[in-house]
Amino acid sequence: MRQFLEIKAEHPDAILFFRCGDFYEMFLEDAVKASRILGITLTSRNKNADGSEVPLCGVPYHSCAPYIAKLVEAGEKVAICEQAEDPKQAKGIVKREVVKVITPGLVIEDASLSPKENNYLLALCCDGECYGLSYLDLSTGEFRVTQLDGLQAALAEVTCIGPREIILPVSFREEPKRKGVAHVLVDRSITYFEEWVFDPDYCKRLVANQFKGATAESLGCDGLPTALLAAGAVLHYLVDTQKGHAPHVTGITPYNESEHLLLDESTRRNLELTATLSEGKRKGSLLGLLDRTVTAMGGRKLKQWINYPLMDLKKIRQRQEAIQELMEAPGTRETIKSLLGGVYDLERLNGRISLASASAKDLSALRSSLSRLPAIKEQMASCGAPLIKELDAGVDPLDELCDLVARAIVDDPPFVLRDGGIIADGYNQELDELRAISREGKGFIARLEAQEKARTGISSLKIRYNKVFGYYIEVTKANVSAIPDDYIRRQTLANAERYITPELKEYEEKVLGAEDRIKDLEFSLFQEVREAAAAQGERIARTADRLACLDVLVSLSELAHDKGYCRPEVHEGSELSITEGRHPVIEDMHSSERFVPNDTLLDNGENQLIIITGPNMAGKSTFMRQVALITLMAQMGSFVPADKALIPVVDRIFTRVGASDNLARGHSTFMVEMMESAAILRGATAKSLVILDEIGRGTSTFDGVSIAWAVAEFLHDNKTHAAKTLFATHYHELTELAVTRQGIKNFNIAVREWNERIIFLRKIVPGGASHSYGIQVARLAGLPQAVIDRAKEILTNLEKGEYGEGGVPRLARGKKVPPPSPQLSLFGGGDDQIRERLKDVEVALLTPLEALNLVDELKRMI
Ligand SMILES: Nc1ncnc2c1ncn2[C@@H]1O[C@H](COP(=O)(O)OP(=O)(O)OP(=O)(O)O)[C@@H](O)[C@H]1O
Repeated sequence: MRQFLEIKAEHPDAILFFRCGDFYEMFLEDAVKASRILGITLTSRNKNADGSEVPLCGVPYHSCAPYIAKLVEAGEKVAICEQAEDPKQAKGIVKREVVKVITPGLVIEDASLSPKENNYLLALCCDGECYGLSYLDLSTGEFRVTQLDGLQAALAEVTCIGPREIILPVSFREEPKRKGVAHVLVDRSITYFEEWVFDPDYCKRLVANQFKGATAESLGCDGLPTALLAAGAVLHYLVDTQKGHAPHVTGITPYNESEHLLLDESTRRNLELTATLSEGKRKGSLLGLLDRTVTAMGGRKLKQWINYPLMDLKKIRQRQEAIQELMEAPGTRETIKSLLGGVYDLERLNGRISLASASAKDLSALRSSLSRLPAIKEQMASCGAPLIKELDAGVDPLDELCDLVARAIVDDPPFVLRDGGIIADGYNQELDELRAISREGKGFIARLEAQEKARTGISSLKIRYNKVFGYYIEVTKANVSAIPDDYIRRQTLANAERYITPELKEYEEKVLGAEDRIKDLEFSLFQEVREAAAAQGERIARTADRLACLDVLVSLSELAHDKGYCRPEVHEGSELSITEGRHPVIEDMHSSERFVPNDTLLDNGENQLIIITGPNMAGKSTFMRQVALITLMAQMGSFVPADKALIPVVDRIFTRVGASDNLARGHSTFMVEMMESAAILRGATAKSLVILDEIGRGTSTFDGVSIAWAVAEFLHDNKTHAAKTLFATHYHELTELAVTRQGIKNFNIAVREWNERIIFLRKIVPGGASHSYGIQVARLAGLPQAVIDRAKEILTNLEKGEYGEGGVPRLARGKKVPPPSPQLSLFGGGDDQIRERLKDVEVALLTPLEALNLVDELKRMI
């Protein structure tokens, strides 16, 4: 316990897995916490002096992985404390030390990772308003850094990256301005580091240590001093938890946000790029649709392509060209796809190999993956697209390594490394001999027995084995006189004597020693092979990266082919024109309704801001999202769901769509709506695309209309912010903007009325809509008939402009003016008209026909 407490004191925030023989034991609070999370039995032991007992629980060391995974999943850190010397040789208590700490952001075990998701540890720090960000996926070795202006931008980037664990300077816990950061990142595990960890000199040293003497300049990170401090914090954590051993992390990739089409946090969510709004699932998102990748690396790469669409026209066109070629060559595409299907997650295999935690199964997976590379390269070489050629050049077949592993490791090796059965026959001479001895041991004993019987003429002679004496020759007392001279007596029994011979002992040593030796030798041979693989880490990593890109290209080209997408013409101009565009995800939903394609024209002149009106449910949101998604896909280099598309390179896409659930952050729905709108008006440029859906609807009608109107005017009139804008609204007043402003156009989504019902045509047509048909939609949704009828009455009144003093619509049966009849009270104006009309009627003079007509007229007045 003293030893435990000493080690525990060095790792207060981790659950200590304390190795005791075949178990990892946990004690005290660790045991209480872990037993609860793991659902294992909590016991107790050894009464303390004060009579209390020590809570204890444990897991077998050879099957600890799922337990560690579960604890890490629950956000805990696990410190693995091993016996540091051979217990047989130890004097007193065996030495123990922590060999690594597994934290949520630094897991490498498959059990704790999702194949198609990166697992990032991220560090964030700041120098004034400049925020440095660095993040590492230890499982793959990817390490990136960037710098951003302002907390808002930094947080947007952090959310986009979606790290599992975050490092912050302690000051972030105290400074009022940055206190909120932990609140925003609430569902990640956060570790706070003292300020000295972010010291520039210390950071320089860490960088030089990890990257073999590299400097900021040689890593391409000069000009990113704050980002490098964040990188230092990540490296510090790596030293702390992994004992600094991560040779596959060979460099830092710096990037600048201006290289990519920027998407803020709410836009990513609203457009459901990588997860659905409602359930946060991949399925139903754009990623879910586009992802036909067959390798885990490809899946992760595709997500990056979606999160970071390109701005560089040349790169976009390169991807397009590759996709087109693969699209037009179904044979090549299919062959590559099926070959890639047999490639395992090389990035993560590489990580585990470098960190010396790869199993023989991992090496076998490496071999079978590498063995496919020549065929894949052959296919790539047959392509003409420059990007595929470039990727091909980076795919290294690693023949020697593949050959080595094939010779050394059996085809289907066991998981456990220490029990033998890993190394193939014929790889190592000594091992082959040992195996022969072990196999032939039993036959040898039988042969020796026969030989000794013949030599001595004692037919009852037997060779036996027990644990105390090993192998021995047993001869009954009656035959003792016949034994040869070289027999050495070992034991005398009541009616038998037991002997050994030098030959028997020599062989015994070999046979019994062979098993142990085989295990040791196999393990060390395995380690040699693993080290040989680790030495090729950079080549494996480069190959993995190129294959991931190839997988994405194949995936996108297959989708483009199957769904009939077109190659968009991406250009530096301003016109955005889509012919017969579709919403990629909704089109794919196989609902009973066929998806109706629509055209779009936006530019920075006459068609800069499009006001879209139309009934509820007509398809306004769908249409606007489809324009945003098509633009984004085009900048990923992908083909797009349209017959034809001309897409300008856009710097940012902003969306303000519906209510979002930021209530947890302490803002009301309307407040969130206004904050997002403010961010758009600040950030939009003439090269941006803005989607505004029903802005202003979260407040009173008049306030809402006024805000919506002013926002539209601003986006049109203020030329630095005059982004191409789609603006959907139910405030039909806004259609008047088009009358006075040149760049504003009205469109509506057509519906047809039939028998008091509406039929959605889903077609966008020029002009404003006059009607919202909200009540018809409410009826469709199953609101009670009485409510529908009443709503219609109120609507009629409103449409006649019945407002009281102060602009409040007169809807209710108000207290101040008790109505003569509840029905008529609604019709303040109509009431007077009817009164006026009746005043002049001479009932006595009316003919029956005139009376009927009058009733008809009054009815119509109502
Ligand atoms: N072009 C289309 N073809 C087929 N179905 C469509 C099309 N556009 C939209 N839809 C379907 O109509 C539904 C409603 O669309 P959407 O949410 O875009 O309407 P809306 O006009 O924004 O409604 P609201 O004003 O109530 O927000 C969608 O869920 C979709 O299934």
